[in-house]
Amino acid sequence: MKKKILLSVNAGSSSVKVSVYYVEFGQAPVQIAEAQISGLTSPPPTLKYVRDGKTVIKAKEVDDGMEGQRDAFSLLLETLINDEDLPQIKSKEDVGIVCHRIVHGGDYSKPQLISSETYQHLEALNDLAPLHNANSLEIVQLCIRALPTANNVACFDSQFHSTIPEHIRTYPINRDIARSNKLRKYGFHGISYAFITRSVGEFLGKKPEELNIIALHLGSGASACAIKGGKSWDTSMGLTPLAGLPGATRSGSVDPSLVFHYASDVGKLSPASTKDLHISRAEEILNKESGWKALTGTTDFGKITSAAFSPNDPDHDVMKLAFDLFVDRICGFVGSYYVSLRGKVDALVFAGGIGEKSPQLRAAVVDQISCLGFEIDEEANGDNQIKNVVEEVGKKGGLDKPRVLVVQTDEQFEMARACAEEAEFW
Ligand SMILES: Nc1ncnc2c1ncn2[C@@H]1O[C@H](COP(=O)(O)OP(=O)(O)O)[C@@H](O)[C@H]1O
Ligand SMILES: CC(=O)OP(=O)(O)O
Ligand SMILES: [Mg+2]
Repeated sequence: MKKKILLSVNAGSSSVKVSVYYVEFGQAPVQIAEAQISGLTSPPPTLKYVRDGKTVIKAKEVDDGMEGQRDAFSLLLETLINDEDLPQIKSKEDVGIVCHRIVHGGDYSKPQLISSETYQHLEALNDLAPLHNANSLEIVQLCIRALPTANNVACFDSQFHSTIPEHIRTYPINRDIARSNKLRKYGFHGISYAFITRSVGEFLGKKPEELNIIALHLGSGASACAIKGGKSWDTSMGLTPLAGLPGATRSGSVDPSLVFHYASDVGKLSPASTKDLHISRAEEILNKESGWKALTGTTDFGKITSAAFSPNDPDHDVMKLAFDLFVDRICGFVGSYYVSLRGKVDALVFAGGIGEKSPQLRAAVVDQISCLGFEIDEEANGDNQIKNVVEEVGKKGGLDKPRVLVVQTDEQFEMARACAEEAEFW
């Protein structure tokens, strides 16, 4: 089979990232370009564009009126097609495969070629990932129209977690209702966790089946995952990406009764609902009007961190509260997973926008869990940008000392790799 150009599209809750690869069937994809728009929840959004490993656009502010992920994707596609120095995509017909990160994949246990039937199945899951699935499907539709010769493939965040054992994925509720309404823990950020598992295995020289790690994907949405023998054993998100850790606009886990004491009529459909997405006021409050935005007024954890560490900053107290709260919730999961993995943990891994860029957050978490043997290496943790895919930021000790690592996770690469291996998508 000949080489193809593949676009890998990752629509997160605050960003859209598109990577372009040369792919040959069964081979590792070779990246040609990467374009991303970030800061969709803290305007103005910014565009970054890298071609052949060189930065072409560093952080250009783009239109404030950008409506969301679909508009961001349109601009990214335009940027790629109009770039005269990117001869691999001269016209839309040059794109052979587009793979899409779909956060909630229900019971799908492998990537799917998007037919009208798969599309309908995915549409039915929109309400279970209200910040993600409908946006991603809008991008799928745009690609079907704009790139008519390409195959569209759906890759799922939930897939990696299909190995979570029954006693962990089951909610203690009526079993018949749970079964008929498919109410269970699904888990998300799985494309990232698959990338992390392989990269850390290679770094530590361990086969996946020998690898036990606690991984933290801390971005606009944040989650923790206990990985046992290279497979997901437990994760902090649940039926939807709301459970577990707080995020940019998400509360994370709270007492489920809280919402009824927060506002009246929370069970009613929000006026913001659309024909593709039905969202109650309660879900809207917990998904879109909570988290860092509600506590501090910003969704930018970089700003929160810097004010939390500047005692003279006028917002110091509230920013420190948000920072300390995040550290507390993260350590709660690390402690619980450490026990759940029976203390057999090779490494604690930080990834995602915050995990990769906040040495202060890493240091604070590792300090709080030092009783488990984790120890930060201040110099390695530093505040320099992480350069390699995997970097060690913990102190090395004997064989029993668990490591502390940072992984520059790459969901686009992970999806491209899966597509390159599946003949059906060619
Ligand atoms: N220097 C920084 N320090 C701490 N957090 C940062 C820094 N730069 C960016 N971030 C955080 O990273 C988040 C984006 O993470 P990312 O994983 O790219 O998001 P998404 O969930 O949209 O995929 C931003 O919302 C911001 O809070
Ligand atoms: C699942 C999820 O929350 O994804 P993101 O962090 O990209 O918004
Ligand atoms: Mg993300």
